[in-house]
Amino acid sequence: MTFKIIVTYRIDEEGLKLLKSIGDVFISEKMITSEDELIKNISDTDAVLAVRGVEPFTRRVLESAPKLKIIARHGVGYDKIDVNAANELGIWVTIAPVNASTVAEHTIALIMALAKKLFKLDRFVRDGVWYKERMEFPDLLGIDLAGRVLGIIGLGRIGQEVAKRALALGMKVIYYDIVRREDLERTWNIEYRSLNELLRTSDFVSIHVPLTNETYHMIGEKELRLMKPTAYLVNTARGAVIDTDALVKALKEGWIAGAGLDVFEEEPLPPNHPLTKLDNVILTPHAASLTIECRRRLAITAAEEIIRVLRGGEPRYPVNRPLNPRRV
Ligand SMILES: NC(=O)C1=CN([C@@H]2O[C@H](COP(=O)(O)OP(=O)(O)OC[C@H]3O[C@@H](n4cnc5c(N)ncnc54)[C@H](O)[C@@H]3O)[C@@H](O)[C@H]2O)C=CC1
Ligand SMILES: O=CC(=O)O
Repeated sequence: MTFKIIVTYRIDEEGLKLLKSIGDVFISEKMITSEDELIKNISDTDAVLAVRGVEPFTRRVLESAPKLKIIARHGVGYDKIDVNAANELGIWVTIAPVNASTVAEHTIALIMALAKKLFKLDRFVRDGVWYKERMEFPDLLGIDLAGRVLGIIGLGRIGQEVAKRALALGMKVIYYDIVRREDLERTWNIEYRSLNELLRTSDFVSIHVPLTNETYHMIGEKELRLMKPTAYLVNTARGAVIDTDALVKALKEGWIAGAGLDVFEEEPLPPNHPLTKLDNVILTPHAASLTIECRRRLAITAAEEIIRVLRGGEPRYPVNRPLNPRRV
């Protein structure tokens, strides 16, 4: 039997090769962000490899695909997938938890860029302003990371990788999570704090929780006002964990010193968005896991999940367990 497999955006060739060994593969050349576009693409498909995490797999979309057996995420966030509906309809939903170290590196890169003001200094050099002048602009002086406090919100796979790297840089690490990790507190010498206490005492706050009903706008005006005016906020998780309007206000009015953002409430971020007008932020286009190596791992892992399910087996990284998975 030949299967039909939809890949919602371009992925690494190694993953495609695997998929082609089991079915006919169709790749969308542009990001699919609307339900109607998705319905048009998946109505007669057996499997979807959901690449960007922005594809809205609502109940209506899932009900329009009677042959669909698996949605394999090319990543770990599945906030755009109605997992309850997938369960009821017998569709597996899987993740590819192979991007933690890569996202952690990107997070540290954003922290470094903010601490050393790399993006501002780069602009100065291009504009012909040299070191001597830099000293006349105190807001261009960087800060040391050693001895600074990093507050991690969400000490899961990525949060832990960030913690390890921050400790190696001499930072003090505190964290907030719904799950207390006393084992890690002991072995790494890190400390648990309430969310408010973490926000009050951190020099850098880094967000690593999934987007859920509980974490939606978890960081709003009240939380931003708790942060130190010298502190930086970094978000490589999901844009909607932060109330963007409140963040723009905080950045404009100096409640916090700056922000490093890879994810946004609206993606792609519109080119004229207020965030793009601020010079105390560094922005990246939801690219934290997009290295050569990680993109390959993600494509292979997601493709292997599809193959397992289309061969009648169970996936390795399911986020649901349908009572009656659709038969192949
Ligand atoms: N920018 C990017 O390209 C990427 C973004 N992500 C985002 O990062 C998120 C985290 O990924 P992982 O670390 O792999 O997930 P994970 O599931 O390993 O860790 C999430 C942590 O958040 C905690 N948590 C959940 N709800 C919470 C709440 N209400 N309050 C406090 N803590 C809570 C969990 O207990 C867990 O420790 C993903 O869900 C995804 O949205 C992930 C990969 C790449
Ligand atoms: O945003 C990326 C993911 O892995 O989720």
